[in-house]
Amino acid sequence: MGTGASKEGEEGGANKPDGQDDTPDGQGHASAHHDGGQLYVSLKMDKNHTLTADLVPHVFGSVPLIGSWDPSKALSMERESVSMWELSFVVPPNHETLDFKFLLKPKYSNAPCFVEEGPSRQLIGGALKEDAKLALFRLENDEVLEYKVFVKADRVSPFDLAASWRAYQENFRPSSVRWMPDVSINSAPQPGGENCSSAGLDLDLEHYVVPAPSTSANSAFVYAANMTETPRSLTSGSYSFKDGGASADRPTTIKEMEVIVPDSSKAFPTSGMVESKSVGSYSPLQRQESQRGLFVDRGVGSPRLIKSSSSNIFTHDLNLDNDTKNSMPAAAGAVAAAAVADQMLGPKEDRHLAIILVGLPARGKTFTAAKLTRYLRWLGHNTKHFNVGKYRRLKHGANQSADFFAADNPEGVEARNEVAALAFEDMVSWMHEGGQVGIFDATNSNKRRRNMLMKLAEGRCKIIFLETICNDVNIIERNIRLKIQQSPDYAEEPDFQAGLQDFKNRLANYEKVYEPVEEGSYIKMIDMVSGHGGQIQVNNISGYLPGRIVFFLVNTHLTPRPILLTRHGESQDNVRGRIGGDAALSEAGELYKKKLANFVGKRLKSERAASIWTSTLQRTILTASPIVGFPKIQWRALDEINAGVCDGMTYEEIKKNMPEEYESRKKDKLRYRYPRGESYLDVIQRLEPVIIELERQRAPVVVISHQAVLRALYAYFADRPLQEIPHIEVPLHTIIEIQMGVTGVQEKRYKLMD
Ligand SMILES: Nc1ncnc2c1ncn2[C@@H]1O[C@H](COP(=O)(O)OP(=O)(O)O)[C@@H](O)[C@H]1O
Ligand SMILES: O=P(O)(O)OC[C@H]1O[C@@](CO)(OP(=O)(O)O)[C@@H](O)[C@@H]1O
Repeated sequence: MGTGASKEGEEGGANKPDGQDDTPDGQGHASAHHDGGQLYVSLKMDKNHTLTADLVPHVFGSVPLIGSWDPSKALSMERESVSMWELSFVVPPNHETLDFKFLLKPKYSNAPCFVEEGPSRQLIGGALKEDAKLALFRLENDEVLEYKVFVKADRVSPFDLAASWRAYQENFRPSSVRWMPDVSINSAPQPGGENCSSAGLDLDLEHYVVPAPSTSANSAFVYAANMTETPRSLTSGSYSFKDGGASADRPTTIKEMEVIVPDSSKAFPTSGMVESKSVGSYSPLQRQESQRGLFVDRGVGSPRLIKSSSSNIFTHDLNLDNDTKNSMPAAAGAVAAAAVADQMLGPKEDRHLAIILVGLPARGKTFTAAKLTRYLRWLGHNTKHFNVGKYRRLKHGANQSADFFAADNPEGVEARNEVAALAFEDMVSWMHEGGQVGIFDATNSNKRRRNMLMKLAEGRCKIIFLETICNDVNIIERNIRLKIQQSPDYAEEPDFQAGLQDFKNRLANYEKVYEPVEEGSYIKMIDMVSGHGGQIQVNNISGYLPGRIVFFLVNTHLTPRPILLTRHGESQDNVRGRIGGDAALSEAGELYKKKLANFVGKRLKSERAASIWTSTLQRTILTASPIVGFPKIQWRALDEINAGVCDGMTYEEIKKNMPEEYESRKKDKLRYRYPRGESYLDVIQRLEPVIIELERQRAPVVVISHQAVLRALYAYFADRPLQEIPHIEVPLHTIIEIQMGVTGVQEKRYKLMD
């Protein structure tokens, strides 16, 4: 690793902040002899005073990429700061010599453009042939404009380029730290260099392991079906039930945190301070409190309330019926906008969506259902996973043999249809109490069963079949073995081989009568385990939520890899107790960045394709700076929650100077939006592309970000409810390792220093 190459113009004094030369030969010359990868070339022009006459710097030159010397096809540079202009492009390391010149083009007219004086420049192997020289432009009135020119080239793999392009489209903004390109790779450590020696990190990483909290991400250890909805139609004292003694219900915190939607048809009196009030996600406690006044709520994702002129009573300005208000997601931004649009325009049954899994046993249905549930909940959609197996075990016991599942066993067929119908009815009842998306998890493997479900859904909810198909016998064999280990069906079978044989017989019974989905709206996931080579087929899919679901599924796979989450090293603002800002690191933060680099170097020693993601704020970029050998990518979406007018204040100052804001945030930290800033719900919305990209990545990723952002990311992996997110503990100087695997996610924590 360590293939970074850079060359900077001398006249510009374009030294790296740390004064280091990270070119491979240490002489400041880019080398063209590297294996694979592409050169990410960044041309910059700096002028000390702003341009007159609206002239925009451009580049044109000898190859089609830069216009083949045709000024009309010259590439425009982008403004990076008041005086700095930048243009990046990608070329192969052994690219042909590139002759080019800068030119100034008027922004709005066809008036003449001004080509720089002197001979053309030459770029070879990402470096300028001669030392960079000033770019001089002689204007019509003989005025001469002078620019400093810098060139920088970094090697990146095609994979990282693709990632950075996606990120660029969605989130990039120019770097806020000078001389940090949006994508960069530091060179490999020099023997005896600072990175190798410093900070005294023990070789044994296990030495730093600390216990994860009880609510940690550990779905890998729990069979996903056990975590599904408790069959309410089969249980009276609903939530105390334990499935077959071998299961664990969802943690009670989830029940406590469940979305309870206030009845917005009852307008409530307030005592004056209310700006707006909205439908959303509340705990019963918060609801009571919110009615007492002193509540500034900039929450989004909800119809606004308007104050009646005659009294201090608030009413909705959207005339939504009972059913509508109940299915409004507790979300911000796009999710909320789509929900409002669907509810205003769509048929009533479309407000509830049932995703009906289809597939042979051991094809990943329950796994996929659980993952989709987690994703939709995190986005703010009220989603529940109904597993028919759980109903079957409760009604008929957990130890049914393969014969129970035979198509020529009428009692078995009847019993299975009955529990499927019960689960479906429970799901629809829940939807009418406010549930938005029900994930209905069973084999549903023939047309007859699916017809039954379609009839049950008629006029009540929209349905989409989600079929999981796997043609890889090795993966099926692995899945079957996992099933015997995990499923409560075999918990009391002491003989593994006997269990295996029984499950294979069960599978054969299903195979005899299996009919792939051809009806209705459907999504087929075919061989999607590894993340490459598989395909998704869709039929008759439209609408916001189904579209999002398809996009999510396209990007998920099961390749095991770690995701390391860490906050930046302690910042100077952290020391002063100031929120937000863009401060550099404190002394402790400086130490952490070295320890982190050491840790990453060891933990990801053999992971050549790993990448480091930071925010665009300097405390994360600086924390990443000593990490070498991996591409670093800056995401604006990873920036800390925007504290708006409170940015730079201490919590004490906010409490003193803006008591209403302080109180409001305390009451509903999830939905509270800082004036001219963001709420946690806003942060979740902007993190969605990050989650998708983390799901899509097949190599390890180190995410160096901030407290609020990491709370939101962590909640996704640990499946924590929205209401908990603003209160999740994400300590400084600690790495949370999320291991993505074939059975789910697993968490490990390393505390590198206090
Ligand atoms: N799309 C998929 N295709 C094949 N196997 C998968 C898929 N998704 C997950 N798996 C694997 O299948 C295993 C068994 O999955 P499970 O969800 O219990 O199967 P099912 O519900 O279809 O009986 C999971 O532990 C996971 O490793
Ligand atoms: O939502 P709360 O609990 O205020 O936490 C977010 C705050 O954490 C801080 C530190 O106080 O983040 P960080 O230092 O990780 O960037 C603030 O910048 C940010 O406003």
